[in-house]
Amino acid sequence: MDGKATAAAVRGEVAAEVARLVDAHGETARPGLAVVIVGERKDSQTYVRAKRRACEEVGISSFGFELPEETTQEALQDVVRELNARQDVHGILVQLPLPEHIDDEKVLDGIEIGKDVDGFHPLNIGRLCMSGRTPPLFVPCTPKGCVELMDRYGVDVEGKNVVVIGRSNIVGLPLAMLLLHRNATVTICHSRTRDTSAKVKEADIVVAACGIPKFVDKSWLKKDAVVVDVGINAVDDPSKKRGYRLVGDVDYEGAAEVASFITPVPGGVGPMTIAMLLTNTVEACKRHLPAK
Ligand SMILES: Nc1nc2c(c(=O)[nH]1)N[C@@H](CN(C=O)c1ccc(C(=O)N[C@@H](CCC(=O)O)C(=O)O)cc1)CN2
Repeated sequence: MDGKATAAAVRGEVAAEVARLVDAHGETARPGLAVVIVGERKDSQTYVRAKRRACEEVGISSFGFELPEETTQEALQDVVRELNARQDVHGILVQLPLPEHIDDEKVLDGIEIGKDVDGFHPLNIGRLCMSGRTPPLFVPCTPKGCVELMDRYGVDVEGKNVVVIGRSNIVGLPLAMLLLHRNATVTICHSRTRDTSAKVKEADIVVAACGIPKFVDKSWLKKDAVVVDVGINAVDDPSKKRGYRLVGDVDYEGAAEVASFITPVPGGVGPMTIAMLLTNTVEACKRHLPAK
């Protein structure tokens, strides 16, 4: 499943929708995203740049806040409070991870839920975990991107055995919930699971989100399983210009021989994460507009 091409298609749709909104309602209907980064982590800087570039490409206004590593908890929460109050900011994103001295829970909980385009606020995650009640205002971008990718490739999850490897609050847990709501039979494996390979061998769909390079081996996979690889791990490679290359949580070469569908790394789930951030930002903006 080609995440790069699919994300480009989504970006095209978002660009058309932004143009339609501005045409129908004027400049105040242009979606705006605030992107906050604290510190100088190279990977985070890369992701933030990619997010801002994607916004520009589709006509979403992006407002960047690059704060120094030594930013205090209070100062960061003040920035979030100011962004909550701004009319031109429909979505707020605080890039993770934050420096050690910052309590990210307090920061994320301070984002107004209607602007929580990352979907990390406990109310949004909590609502996602319950069915038959008020739905979340936003679904976290990586899980949403995995489901969107499967949808666009015609992968039906209903009644299927799905194994999600990883139980993080931002990927594994919300993705398991999304799949459960689509009537999949979901097993979550984690660091204390006794025999992950045995569970994976039963799976029609495997989602690897554990952050361990090439954790899932070809020998674990059922023939024609669908494999979604969320891992983005940098491994040293002096032959590369950057000195490293990216690998997923799945041994791609081997797994591709067995799987019916598989996402590569790079070019799989990563680009979908950014595309879903754009769709969430447009949704946030549209909630303030009269229907047209
Ligand atoms: N506030 C958030 N922080 C973080 C999130 C998030 O969704 N919200 N997710 C990850 C990082 N992330 C987005 O921020 C992210 C990671 C990777 C990619 C991506 O497109 N990767 C490319 C490869 C990029 C490269 O070459 O370096 C790919 O997989 O093809 C997008 C977004 C943690 N933090």
